[in-house]
Amino acid sequence: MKRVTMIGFGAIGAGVLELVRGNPEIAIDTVVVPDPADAALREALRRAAPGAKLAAEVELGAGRPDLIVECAGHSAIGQHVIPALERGVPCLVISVGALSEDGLAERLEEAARRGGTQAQLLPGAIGAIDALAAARLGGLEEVRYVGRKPPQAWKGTPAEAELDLDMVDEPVRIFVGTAREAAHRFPKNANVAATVALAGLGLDATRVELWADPRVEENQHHIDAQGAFGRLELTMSGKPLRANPKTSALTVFCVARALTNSAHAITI
Ligand SMILES: NC(=O)C1=CN([C@@H]2O[C@H](COP(=O)(O)OP(=O)(O)OC[C@H]3O[C@@H](n4cnc5c(N)ncnc54)[C@H](OP(=O)(O)O)[C@@H]3O)[C@@H](O)[C@H]2O)C=CC1
Ligand SMILES: O=C([O-])CC(=O)C(=O)O
Repeated sequence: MKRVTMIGFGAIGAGVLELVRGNPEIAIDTVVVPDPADAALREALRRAAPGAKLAAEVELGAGRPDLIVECAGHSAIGQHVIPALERGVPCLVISVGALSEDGLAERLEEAARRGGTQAQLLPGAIGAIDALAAARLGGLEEVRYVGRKPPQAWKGTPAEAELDLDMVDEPVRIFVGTAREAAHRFPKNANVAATVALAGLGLDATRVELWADPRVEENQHHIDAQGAFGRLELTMSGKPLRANPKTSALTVFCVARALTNSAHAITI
């Protein structure tokens, strides 16, 4: 059985706990949150994972976990993931956009090397990352990513400073630029842009557009890539999570799949 520490207990974390509950191969025994004394969180965790405890930090001493799964947000990478990798604990990472911060990708890699372990960047809400990463080996000419979400999903982002999201009745392009800038400016909405970039042409050579679109009810992701392999065009419409409409439900399934795969002899 794998002893797992989960970082973050929000929409993704709660969804993952529900999916792996009762799995005999995965024991999530600690959930790391900023305020482990929060009584409501304690009660929610008691119901979601009766054997698990809340903590402010990952245990990195003798009782360190076999695996860490990050479902918290960009700040968790420097705070928890890098120290865990240095101590040899493998990590599954969902907040891939954090790697848009200058030098963070290098620090992550160096920490994993020092610890003799690996950080696995998860595809989250998007598919075809395996195809794109394979296509890169043959040479890619162009990769473009367009993300569209309903206006409400852009609340709490810099888009709010430029438009009244409650009044948007036509699609509005709220960002055009590199994947690095998108991930940096929209840390809760452009992790997919960073993932597409890291699999393909890199954070600075991948063009990104982000739209607040009242015509969509789902979180739409579109990739257009071409190169020596041929052409890839993918559109995904992800149902948003009720607990957090910025986040697509597929992200939860992706994390749960990676967790259960980590305990299986054959994986797909
Ligand atoms: N790759 C992908 O496709 C996707 C990636 N994401 C990433 O996943 C993150 C989580 O998404 P979601 O669950 O919907 O977000 P929520 O806001 O619902 O939950 C985030 C949880 O993480 C906790 N948290 C935040 N920062 C830290 C930290 N430094 N250490 C420990 N816990 C922390 C929060 O605690 P508190 O509430 O106390 O702040 C909360 O429990 C997003 O911020 C985004 O970066 C999201 C969607 C798709
Ligand atoms: O869940 C999604 O649809 C994608 C998302 O938020 C992100 O890329 O950060």
